[in-house]
Amino acid sequence: MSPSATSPSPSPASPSTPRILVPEKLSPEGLSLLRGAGFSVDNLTSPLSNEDLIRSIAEYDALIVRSETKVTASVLAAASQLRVVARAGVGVDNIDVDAATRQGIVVVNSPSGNILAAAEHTIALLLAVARNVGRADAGMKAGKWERGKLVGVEVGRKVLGVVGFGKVGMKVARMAVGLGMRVVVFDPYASEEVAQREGVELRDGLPALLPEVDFLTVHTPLLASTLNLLGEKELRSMKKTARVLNVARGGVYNEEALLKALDEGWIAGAGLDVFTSEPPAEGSVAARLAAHPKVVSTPHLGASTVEAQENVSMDVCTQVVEILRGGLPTAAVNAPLILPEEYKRLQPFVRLIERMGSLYTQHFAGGHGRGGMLGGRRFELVYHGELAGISNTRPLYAALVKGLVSSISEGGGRDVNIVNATLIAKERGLAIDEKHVRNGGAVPTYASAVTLRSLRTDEAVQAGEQVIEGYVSGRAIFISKLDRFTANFHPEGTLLILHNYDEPGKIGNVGMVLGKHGINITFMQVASLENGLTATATATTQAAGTGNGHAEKEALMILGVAGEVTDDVLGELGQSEGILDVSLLRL
Ligand SMILES: NC(=O)c1ccc[n+]([C@@H]2O[C@H](COP(=O)([O-])OP(=O)(O)OC[C@H]3O[C@@H](n4cnc5c(N)ncnc54)[C@H](O)[C@@H]3O)[C@@H](O)[C@H]2O)c1
Ligand SMILES: O=C(O)[C@H](O)COP(=O)(O)O
Repeated sequence: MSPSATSPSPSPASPSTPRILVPEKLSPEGLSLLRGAGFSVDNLTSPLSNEDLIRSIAEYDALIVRSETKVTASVLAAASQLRVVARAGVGVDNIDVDAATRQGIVVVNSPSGNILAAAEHTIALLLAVARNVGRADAGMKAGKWERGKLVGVEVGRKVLGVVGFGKVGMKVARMAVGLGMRVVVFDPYASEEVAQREGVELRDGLPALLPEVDFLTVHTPLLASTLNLLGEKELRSMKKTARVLNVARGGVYNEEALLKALDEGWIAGAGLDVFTSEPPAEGSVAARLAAHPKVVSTPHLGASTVEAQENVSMDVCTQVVEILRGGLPTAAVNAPLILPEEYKRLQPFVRLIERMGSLYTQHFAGGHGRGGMLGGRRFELVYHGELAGISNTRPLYAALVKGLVSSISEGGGRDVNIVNATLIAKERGLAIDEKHVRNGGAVPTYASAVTLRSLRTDEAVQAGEQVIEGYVSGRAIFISKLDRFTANFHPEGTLLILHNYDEPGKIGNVGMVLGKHGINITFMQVASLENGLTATATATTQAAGTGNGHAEKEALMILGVAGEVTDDVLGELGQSEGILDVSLLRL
């Protein structure tokens, strides 16, 4: 597509090629990576309006933004196939992360790609404010030579207050120490040990820090708790000669209070890179601050270096490629971190547990069309053997939620993933406990096995318990137990599970019904109560009775079938002699 400043034009890519929208300027290294990976990329030269973004987002699988695009809940609601929102930078305050989480959309960022750039820009503003660099430059360009009016102050031997001692704050502190400044820090999460190592002094709050500083710099994210962190009361408590800096986010200083502080001389100056509205709306307080003679202002340039832009571009584009190929991000804001090798190892269990969940809903809880009676039950997912040693079982938990709701939710559970599984479980009233049984336990036969147990919440101990057990061999998945019946089958395709009296002739009767309706049996197993598998037959032929079984007791017949199993077929099977119950499963 040709770059356009307004809206994306139709992509020439084939319909199956994932599409990525980049409505802001992004370093070309990342874009080449995306295109080289075979994705279709629409990179616009300037941000889209909210309306245009809402109009076009439905066609995209990934969205990559910087700070100018507002990824609101309405944008995300229109994003029917979006899998990832990537922020080519640190701050995600322009993205509705909660809404993305609810929709199972991964949000990733570049947590450290522009940290050095932001810290250096802070130091640039510190010195520019101290030495009136902005006004001096403007004067020179206007043909003035104003030496007398522009006498500055030194920063060496002065006190710098740092609020927010995270990645940027710590780098700024180091640089300031290098400039010969004494650095005092307030961050509720900073440790004394780190402060000592960095040669800074910790303060236990703003009231203790503000009156002593000559310069103040903030490096917190913009959160409800940091909005207007520095207001009138705080600014009034500072020295009249103090100068303040903001390379974090507009709004951490209350802009009206800051304007008043500068106008009325409570403080001496400010260096501002960020504003509550960007670019500042005409006539706004932000615009008046940017134009103020005591302010050195820059248009959100903290991360705007060639190096930082290459870093963040590569960071997020690498993650987007990974996610669109079914892999994992390295810096997800709303998903737990899991190492790629661990993820790969869990994959067969993810498939197994998803099928176990789906099997549960369809076999035990009513399944298709009956609303899925999952409520009033508590689930236990028990990991045995080697699997019990895995600490990050988040993908397994998500797989169970996906499986349980797959046959009873509109999208077939496709929208359930590692990002939103807990939220969806909560919304559906699913209580799921995970247990790790390293040695022994109920399933000792396999190196790694899983038990899904469902218990009624209103009954004590094991009353009303339903059990499914499964295991993985190589990368193939098997069900080894269904309630009281020992089995061994692949949970795949269309299955019929018939609960019957274990007497001769049952298989023949069932085969006849299926044969009559032109339904092929692809495999068949009889699972018994006591001796495990009592009969196994594999067939791709037209169903025919094979007559096998034990006279007493109950058994389960598990049949893989090909052909349309209608309600009539199920009715006939249910009417067959000795059949107690029939369920149809689509796995
Ligand atoms: N201007 C730019 O171009 C630019 C570039 C990079 C980063 N940033 C912004 O800089 C800010 C800091 O980025 P970072 O990567 O260092 O983040 P970070 O998460 O590493 O650090 C933030 C720190 O703030 C602390 N904090 C939170 N609430 C606080 C409070 N009420 N009082 C004191 N400290 C508090 C946290 O404990 C944390 O240590 C972010 O807002 C980011 O968006 C701006
Ligand atoms: O949070 C950030 O990473 C910075 O504010 C950079 O924003 P930008 O990508 O719009 O320059």
